[in-house]
Amino acid sequence: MSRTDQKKVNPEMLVEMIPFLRRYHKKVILIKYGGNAMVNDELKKQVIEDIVLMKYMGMYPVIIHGGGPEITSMLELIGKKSTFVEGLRVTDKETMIVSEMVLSGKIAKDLVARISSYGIKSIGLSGQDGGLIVAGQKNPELGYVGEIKTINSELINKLLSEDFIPVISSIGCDEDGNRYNINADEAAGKIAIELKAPVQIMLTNIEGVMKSQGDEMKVIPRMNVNEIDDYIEEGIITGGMIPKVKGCAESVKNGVERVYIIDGRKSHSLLSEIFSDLHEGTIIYQ
Ligand SMILES: Nc1ncnc2c1ncn2[C@@H]1O[C@H](COP(=O)(O)OP(=O)(O)O)[C@@H](O)[C@H]1O
Ligand SMILES: CC(=O)N[C@@H](CCC(=O)OP(=O)(O)O)C(=O)O
Repeated sequence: MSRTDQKKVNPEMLVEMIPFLRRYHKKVILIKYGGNAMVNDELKKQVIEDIVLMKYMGMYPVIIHGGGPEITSMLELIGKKSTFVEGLRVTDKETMIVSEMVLSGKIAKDLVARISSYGIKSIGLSGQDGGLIVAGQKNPELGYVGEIKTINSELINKLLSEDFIPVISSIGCDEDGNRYNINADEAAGKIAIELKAPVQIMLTNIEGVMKSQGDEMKVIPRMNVNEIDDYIEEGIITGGMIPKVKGCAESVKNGVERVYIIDGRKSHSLLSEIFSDLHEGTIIYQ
């Protein structure tokens, strides 16, 4: 590349970042990377670039990833149909094995490899590693769906102090070695609380929590935790959005200052969110 081909950095833009860098310096930023936001390779690259940049700028990003659509596709390949109850996948033994393979074996490894390629240390952990997520059965009707009991935040903090970006798969384990499939949104909330993360960002495949206004669907920019149950009862919030908003509500009730649901399909949506007070998605507050 010749000197004239090189793009100039805009110093004014960098200076404008100072208040945000100050706000988030050495702070844990919990990022939930939903399976539906893993749309294509270019977008995945941009999400990883944003996270790597946060790390180089002195923040402590922690990733908890999903992968629901990939689990569904893999199950279809072996002739198994998926059933969901209020956004949770009914999980028999075979579904459990496939979920673990896809989440820990495929998606986490891919994310770790991508992060490492930028010179940042990253480590993939499933909830069973180092007692990271201790869980029990949520409801016998859902099979091996887990309810989180404890999070080993000490392990995550140790990794952060050694400059790793942890990439966590939402698999839990009980004292007898039984593994459970945990909704990644639920896990995100619990981990954010335990790490005392000031910020939790949920990357999904929609602009935010939507509500119809006349003929149009519009983003609800701010949603109070007390409104959530009404939205669910009225059928405004359905499917996968139910565990998402419930998890976000738990976070804000338990000390997380800002929880955002944002559109992971937009280019560099994470950086836009962190470095601006103009939020485009939904903020959940208490
Ligand atoms: N009120 C709502 N606003 C936005 N999305 C909603 C709403 N109700 C249901 N949904 C559905 O929830 C989906 C997001 O949840 P989910 O598919 O589990 O995402 P992810 O894979 O990111 O966790 C949206 O794509 C949409 O289909
Ligand atoms: C119990 C349960 O529903 N587990 C989820 C775990 C993955 C997940 O949550 O992925 P997304 O964030 O992409 O939806 C599942 O099996 O789909």
